[in-house]
Amino acid sequence: MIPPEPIPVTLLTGFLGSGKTTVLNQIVRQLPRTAILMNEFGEVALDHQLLQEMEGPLALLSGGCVCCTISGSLSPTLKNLWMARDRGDIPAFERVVIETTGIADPVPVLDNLLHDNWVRARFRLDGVVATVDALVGMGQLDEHAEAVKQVAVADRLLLTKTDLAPAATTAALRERLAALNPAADILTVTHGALDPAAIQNLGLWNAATRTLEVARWLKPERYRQAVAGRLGGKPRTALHDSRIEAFSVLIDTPLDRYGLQSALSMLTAFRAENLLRFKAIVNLKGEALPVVLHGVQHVLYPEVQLDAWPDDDRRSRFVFIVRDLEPQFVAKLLADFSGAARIPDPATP
Ligand SMILES: Nc1nc2c(ncn2[C@@H]2O[C@H](COP(=O)(O)OP(=O)(O)OP(=O)(O)O)[C@@H](O)[C@H]2O)c(=O)[nH]1
Repeated sequence: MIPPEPIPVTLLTGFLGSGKTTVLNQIVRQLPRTAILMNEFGEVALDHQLLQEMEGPLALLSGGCVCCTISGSLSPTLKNLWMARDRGDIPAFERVVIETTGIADPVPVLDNLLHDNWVRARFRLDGVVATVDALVGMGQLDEHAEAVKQVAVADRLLLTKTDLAPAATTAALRERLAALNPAADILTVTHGALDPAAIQNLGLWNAATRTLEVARWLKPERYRQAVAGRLGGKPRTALHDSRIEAFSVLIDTPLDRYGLQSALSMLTAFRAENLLRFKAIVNLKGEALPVVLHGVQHVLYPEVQLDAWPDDDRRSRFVFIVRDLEPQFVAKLLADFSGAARIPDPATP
């Protein structure tokens, strides 16, 4: 049976040893009815006293959570989990947390969640949470592109091990994280102690308020603004990662739908490696209500039509996090395509 509302899925990422499992153990204790998906039981040291029964790839945890290893790719695992829930073989979990291994690229997981129709009818991505080690995170960001990507695609950052790191190191890391991903709030989590609300309702849809919360999700005011041809204003913080840019593009006039689609297709198809993330609320020519767009590299999330503008601002507002891509180029591409391209005349083939 298809549920009235898809089950929220949280993707928990973070570099090797950054504290994912420690956070997971807290989640399991505080949020009963959670299904945890992981690569292997052995790989993630979930507290053994929590493991009650194990059967095949499934384990029941005391307190009502269930644990499942990912066999092969994500979609069949989610399907099996769903079937077991439907048959009543396991407790009716209300959320899923997927723990990726330390260096896993989160993008294929997002791809899987968004492009399998069966999965999409039953599960929705709530958000991406990334743990960052306060003591060694700076070096990991310097050395590993995956660590930077994990931070860039996250909706929330959990700064771990601040008890071990000098205050100045933590402050510098916070500044760097804010520059890499301005919209993601950074929470300090020591030994995994966190309010479960910290990892829930992070996406556009807030299940707690039952509303689409565009302003909370987009936060364009935290980005410096790029305009076609030049980059306006000073960066809010010093940008150590010179190849990474986080910026917003604001466009006053309503945009041509087909032109915008072309511009975004060019970015997602030909510049996927450079496009770490974008989000937007868009005013389309001839349409009274805005649409919300969201993409990660080549993965475009389904368009969401809002039933009202969230505020008085009628401009299209885009926020981007890119690597090795000029903000001015992106701004110009959007402006040129969505202003210049004409809606095709249906009379001409
Ligand atoms: N002092 C301190 N230690 C922590 C904190 N968070 C986690 N740890 C320790 O850091 C080590 C690694 O934590 P894990 O939770 O296993 O990290 P992980 O990201 O799951 O590791 P991998 O699965 O190997 O990538 C463990 O020994 C934890 O006890 C913290 O806030 N402070």
